[in-house]
Amino acid sequence: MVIWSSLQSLRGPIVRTGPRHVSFNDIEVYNQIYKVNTKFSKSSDFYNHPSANESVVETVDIKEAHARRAAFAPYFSKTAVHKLEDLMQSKVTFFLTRIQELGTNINISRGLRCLTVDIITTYSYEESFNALSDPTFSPGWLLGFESLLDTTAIQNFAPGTVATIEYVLGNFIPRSYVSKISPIVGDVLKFTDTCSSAVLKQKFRYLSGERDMVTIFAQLFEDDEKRGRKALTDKQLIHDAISTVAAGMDTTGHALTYAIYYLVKHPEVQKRLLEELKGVIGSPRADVKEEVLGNLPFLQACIKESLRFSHGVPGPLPRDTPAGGATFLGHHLPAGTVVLNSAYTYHTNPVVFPDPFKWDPSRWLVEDTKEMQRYFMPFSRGSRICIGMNLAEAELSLALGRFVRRFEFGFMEGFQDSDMEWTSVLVPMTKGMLMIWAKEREE
Ligand code: HEM
Repeated sequence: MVIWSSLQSLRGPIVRTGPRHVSFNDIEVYNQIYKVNTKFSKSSDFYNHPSANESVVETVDIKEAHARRAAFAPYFSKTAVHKLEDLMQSKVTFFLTRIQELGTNINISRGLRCLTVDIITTYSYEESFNALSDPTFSPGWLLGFESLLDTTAIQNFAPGTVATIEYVLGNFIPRSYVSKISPIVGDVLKFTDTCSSAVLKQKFRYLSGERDMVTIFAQLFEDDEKRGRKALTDKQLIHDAISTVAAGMDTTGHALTYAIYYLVKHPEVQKRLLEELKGVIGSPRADVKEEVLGNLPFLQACIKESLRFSHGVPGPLPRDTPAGGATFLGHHLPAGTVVLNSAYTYHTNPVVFPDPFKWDPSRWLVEDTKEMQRYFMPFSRGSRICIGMNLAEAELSLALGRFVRRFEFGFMEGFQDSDMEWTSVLVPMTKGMLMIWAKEREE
């Protein structure tokens, strides 16, 4: 990733980064690769993580991915997400209650991930992981997930190494010894075990006759003859369970963390946002519908700018060049060439986003945002665009809007800006955690 980042900084439109790897900084090329009905498949060099390689996220075959996505898609439509309003509101209310109780020394980086996880696990298994109840927002499996991200970096450089270690330790050594041999693998297994037992427990309930579940997995436990779809295998279910939690947790959590960080750094922006929120939320604890927040221009501008800064997935989202090869910018690339495009490169383009490293929500309030929108892809685009985008957008509005309306907040002593510097392990991983205090507003 270090090498990748420094190559990015060259900012040439086309850079060969390895014997078979070519990276781009050209929006037309991006749009040809990440489009609907693309022939560029996800690259199996990269989408082959030991705990997720049979998930929808890591399905590389284009036809198979289409079918796997189709099974999930109805559960993430705008209408479906709208029906989740009560669930989301109740989790956000509990999150705010926990913030109020803690008051100080709050690890908001982890708290926000706990919020998103409790939402997605309730929707996935009808049973929340109850991460928000953890006294310091640090349940063991979350620490395990952080370790899993660390292993993602190793996976990039030495594919297969982590798989082998994890396979041997996970299958042949009792769990109590695994942590002693390798604390990192022990933590990773805590996370993956938590997800797999949740989905298998749900499958057992379903096959025992409980058919009225409204969760994203319920329709995947048996063959669907009408749609010509086979039931998922246990391995596919487990890998989907791990990857949907992972996909929905860190991305949404990071965007919210950045929003709160920059709102502390820019009190004038926070003041403007609060004024807008007061217009629709009469008192710090009053209710507000997600739809109302979704239509507040300044709140949405703050969210957009935070997504631009957290990039969604800043890693290069590798794709394989299809049979027959492809020609980009006058260069012919043979079939099998791995093409790379990072949202980071486009989100920091200085021509499109002047002063690109300035967090400035008002840049989104100009009349014509067409060019910025063209370069804005936190959720990726085309056939493999984020499935959870509508859910993520609703969570971002509710969590940020209600948090800012309810609390004054600031950095804890000892917190440093450098804690928010990040490296890319597919998602951004910050050096430290955002530690804040929060106090309920008087009016
Ligand atoms: C701010 C929040 C989010 C951002 C920025 C985001 C971003 C992304 C990006 C960039 C991708 C493409 C990854 C790739 O090509 O490898 C992706 C895929 C995906 N996301 Fe999200 N995501 C967010 C929230 C969520 C949520 C809440 C869920 C719900 C479970 C979710 C589920 C997925 C899934 C299943 C995929 C794989 C789609 C496929 O491979 O076809 N995401 N997301």
